[in-house]
Order: sequence, then C-alpha cells, then structure tokens
Amino acid sequence: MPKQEFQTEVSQLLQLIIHSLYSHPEIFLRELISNSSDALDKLRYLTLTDERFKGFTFDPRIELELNETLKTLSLADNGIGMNQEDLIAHLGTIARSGTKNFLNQLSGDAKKDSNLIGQFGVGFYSVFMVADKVEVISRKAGEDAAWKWTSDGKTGFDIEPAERATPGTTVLLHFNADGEPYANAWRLKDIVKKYSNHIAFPIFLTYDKSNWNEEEKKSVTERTTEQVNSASALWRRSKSELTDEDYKELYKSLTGDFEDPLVWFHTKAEGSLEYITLFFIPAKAPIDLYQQDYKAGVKLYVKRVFIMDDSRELLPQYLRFVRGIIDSEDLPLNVSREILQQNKILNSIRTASVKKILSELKNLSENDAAKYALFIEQYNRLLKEGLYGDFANREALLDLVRFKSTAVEGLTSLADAKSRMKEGQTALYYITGGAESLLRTSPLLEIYKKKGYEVLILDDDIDEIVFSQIDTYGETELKSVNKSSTSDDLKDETEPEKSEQTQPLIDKLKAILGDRVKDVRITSRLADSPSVLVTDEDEPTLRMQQMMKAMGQKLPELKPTLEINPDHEIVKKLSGRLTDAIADDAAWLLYDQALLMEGVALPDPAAFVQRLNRVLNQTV
Ligand SMILES: Nc1ncnc2c1ncn2[C@@H]1O[C@H](COP(=O)(O)OP(=O)(O)OP(=O)(O)O)[C@@H](O)[C@H]1O
Repeated sequence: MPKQEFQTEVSQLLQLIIHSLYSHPEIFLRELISNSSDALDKLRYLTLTDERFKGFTFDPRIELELNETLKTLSLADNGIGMNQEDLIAHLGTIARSGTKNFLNQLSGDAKKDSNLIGQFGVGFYSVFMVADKVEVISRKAGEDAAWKWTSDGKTGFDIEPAERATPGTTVLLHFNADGEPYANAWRLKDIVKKYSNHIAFPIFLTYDKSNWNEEEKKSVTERTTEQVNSASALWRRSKSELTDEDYKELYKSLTGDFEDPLVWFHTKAEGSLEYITLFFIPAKAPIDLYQQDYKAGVKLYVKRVFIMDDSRELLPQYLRFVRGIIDSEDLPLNVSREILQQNKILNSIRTASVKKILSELKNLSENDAAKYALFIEQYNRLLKEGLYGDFANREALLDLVRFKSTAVEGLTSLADAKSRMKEGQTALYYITGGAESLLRTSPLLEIYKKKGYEVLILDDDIDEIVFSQIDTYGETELKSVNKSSTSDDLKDETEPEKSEQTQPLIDKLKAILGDRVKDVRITSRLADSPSVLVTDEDEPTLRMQQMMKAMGQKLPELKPTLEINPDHEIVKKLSGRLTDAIADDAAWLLYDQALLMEGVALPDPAAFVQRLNRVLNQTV
C-alpha cells in the first residue's frame, strides 16, 4: 500500500503540539498509557457484554519495554486493538468535529494558539515530540490479521500487514534527541508514578537492571520486569469494598500527612455527568492555609489519568483545607488551567462537590459532636470566609458555623440559639468589636441580660465584616447589638415620657459634644451603665474603624451616636443640675467612658484625667 498522507488538520495539530507542549514532552507517556487503558476498558466491557467475547480469557495489562542501547521504548496492551480501517481513521485523521473546528479557527500565531491547545486532547500525536519514528502494531480483538502503522510524524504514514500473536496494540517509539532522556528506566518509572499510578491496570516495565554481585565483586546487568504503578485507583472502587484503613492509607499517600484524616466523603455521580469525588479533611489545618501561596489540595483526574494537582479552581477558596480527588469521565484529558476556569463540566462538578462537602459536614455535626468539635476548632474561620464569599451556600454555612455566646459554655450553633429564643424576642442578637473579654462586659449587653436574651459573642477579627452582610438566619433576623436601630426592638411605652424629661440634658450634651457625635438620644438598651456609643446600620463599629485605619484604610469621618440611659442615677441627677459647673465635665465623662467601653483609645487622655479629677475633687 502506498504511503498515505496525513489529513491537513493532523499536520496542523502536529505542528501545534510541537510548538506548544515542548516544555512538557513527558506527557507522551501519559497519553499512550491512557489510550491503552481505554482500549483495555473497551475490551473488558466487551467481555462482559458481548456474546462473542464472553469466553475470552483476559488479563488486562500494559507492558513497557525499554531498550537503552537502541533508544527505543515499546508500550503494549492487550486491549481492543485496531484493524486497518481503525488505524487509518484514528491515527491519520481527526474525526472529532470539535477539534476540527478548533483547528480551522487557528490564527497561525503559534504563541496565541498554544494557549488554546488545552481545549482538546492532544493524544497519540504527542509521541512525535520525543520520537522521530513510531510504529504501531495492532490486532483487533475478534480478528486474525495484524497491521503495522509507521510514521515519522512529518508527512504521513505507511500501513502494512504484520504479525501479532494476540489481540492488542504495541506502540514502538524510536526516541529522537529530545526524547533520549526518556530512554532511562528510572525516569520512566517516575513519570508513570506521577501521572498514571492509579490507572486501574498494572503497568510493567522491562529493562536492564544493574545489581551488585557479591561473589564476582562487580555489578551485573539483568533483564528485569517490575510493576511500576500501584494500579489501585482506590477511589473508583465502591465504598463497600473499601476499609477505613484503605482510605487512611490513600490519604497519607496523597498528602504526605502522617496523621489520619478527620473524615472523608466518597461520592460517585452518575447521570448527565459521570465523576467520582473523594474528599478528605485533615485532622490539623494545613499550615499554609493563611498564606497567599497556599498549596491547593485536590487532584484532578480524567478517567483515572492524573491531570493536575495545583489548580485552585477545583473548589472555592474557603474550602482550601480539603484534600482529595476529583475524577471526571467527561473532561478532555488535556484540559488546561485557563480552560478549567470557564469549563462548564468542571463548574457543575465543583458546585455539586461544595454542596456534598457542606451536607456531609452537617451530617457530621448531627451525628458525631466530638468529631465536629475538632473540625470547628480547626476550620470555623474558613466557614466564615465562605459566608462572606459563597452566597449560594450561605444557609448551609450558617448551619455549620459555631459561635461563643452569653447563654452557654463553649460554642453554639445558630439553630440552637434560635431554639433558646425567649418569648417576645424577635431576633437573634450578636455583638462584635473586640476581644471576648471586652465584648462580654460591654454595656450593650445589659438590656439583653436583663431580659434573658442570648447574645452571640463574635470576637474573630473577620466577624464584623462577614456578619454585617448577613441579615437573616432562615426566617429569623440576625442583628448586631452595636447598631443604633437594634434597640428599637426593646422600646417600651414609657419612652416618650422619659424622652421629654431628658430632653434638656440631651440638648446640653449635643451642645457640649458638638461634632464628636452624630446624635444624642435616650435608649432602653442600658441597665447598669449611664451611656453607650452605637453606630449606624451600614457603618463599622468604632473598634473596627480603628482597626481599618490602623491597616492604612482611608475612612470618611464616621460619627457615632451617644445613647444615654434615662433610668440611670447619674443621668437623672445631671438632668437636675444642668447649669452647674460640673455638668460640662460630667457630659464629657459620659462620652469618654462609652468610648473606653468600646475598647477605643481616647482621643485626649490628658483632658479626660483632668475632668475625672475635677469631678472626684467634688465628691471625695
Ligand atoms: N492502544 C490503543 N488501542 C486501541 N486503540 C487506540 C490505541 N491508541 C489509540 N487508539 C485509537 O486511536 C484514537 C485516537 O487516539 P488519540 O490519543 O489521538 O485521541 P483520543 O484518545 O481519542 O483522545 P484523547 O487523547 O483526548 O483522550 C483513540 O480514540 C483510539 O480509538
């Protein structure tokens, strides 16, 4: 048969591969092994489903044979094989319309085009990065004839009859100068381990192994065959076949962690998309969690073939502590990083994976409180990051996150806090703006204590930013007690009267404090303290403002509102002595002490001390 030319698109593709993938020539082996694995999968399927192949004895395997002297590598499988038409159709043309369309759109700008190559599988043709001659000897299962396909990857290919004792395919590579480093057993083992360790079929390597011979006192070379992959693809087995030990071992080999994982979730999705996910949560949070250059923890496989382990696109950032595997049947093998970002298949897998992880965590919280407590100890803050960024899963995350509280020792869930709501309590309340000790003694809590309402103590530095965006938990309002309008819930009918009585003092305070405050008014939120400072709904608390300024953020001048307690002795007495000299000092002290209780530094400590001493002088 005369030499056949490659379809134009194949020549184009070959050029493109050589231009764009030259920095990763080693992927040729991954592609060939993946083809063999597919061929084994296909034949295995036939032996299970097709009458003609039912009696067929089948021991699926992939065999690599290295000849270091001749610089050749053969890769043989006993899979489905190809006949003459198959060889022409598969290794000479490009059948897939997607790939053809893609090639038709090529601009001819090699650099630009190379960025796009990840959109389709480069497959078999990648061998021409490392070989200047490739022979494929194949015999299709169920047929007697074998054929040899030969090509230099430049002009075209030859096909001629050949011999092969059993069905399957052998690919023989004659390495070129770029491929010579791969004529090395150590290198090959390494590549197989890296990319194909979990291919479900065993991969054997035959090579010349040097062994030290003690008697002859020299090293002797022996032809050796070794299995070089673990052939386990554990995650593709059903859960019922796997023991806890299996999962723990896989976790450790994946992560290098010496400790057992806290929990794992193993899922097989079938339907419009087929994929398997196996996620582990480390018992201890990875140390680089809060570093910018943290290492992503999920490996992407396509049909058991390792694709990448450093993509941050596989799960949202707040789940960066999750380790494990996503193995998709539907993604192309050569999916690139850029493509991953907008890939619809991956998006669906990611969305479902997040839902799965969150729902499994919910199960854990309901069924194993002790383990869930360990989880929260390590990852509560990450859940809060999720609340900030993952709007779609906000309700699920609100169920998972845990809080300190005025009502219980330790931590509580929002659901539990809700179940403890008192009669007349219309919202779930929380306080932010500083360290736990400061928050627990804040005057803002007084009325809630008096009424027996629980207040959640949000003392994490990200709490205020996160929770200022969240207004509800289910149907229940979530309110910050730091905000001015929150006390509206607590108003009683005596307020108009008290307001009238206190008005002269309020006017006086406004005149004295001037533009230090937005407003002065009475409040029903205080019990033991005379005054407190609050901020508007959409403004950060005073303490947060101070932190933001310290971090160099520019803020407009945000003034707080001073609230005073009309039932407090000092306020009552002051109302009767508005013209006394002491009234001015007392007014400032109401403001200063409210600032101090917010954990905010006084703007003029010297003036404060002088006022305090003048007032003390009158009383001691
Ligand atoms: N070892 C093999 N045994 C049987 N058929 C093979 C073998 N290698 C390749 N083929 C056939 O050649 C076709 C083309 O292979 P190639 O690697 O170029 O692309 P692919 O495997 O279809 O795509 P991708 O690389 O994106 O998975 C395969 O689809 C398969 O039909």
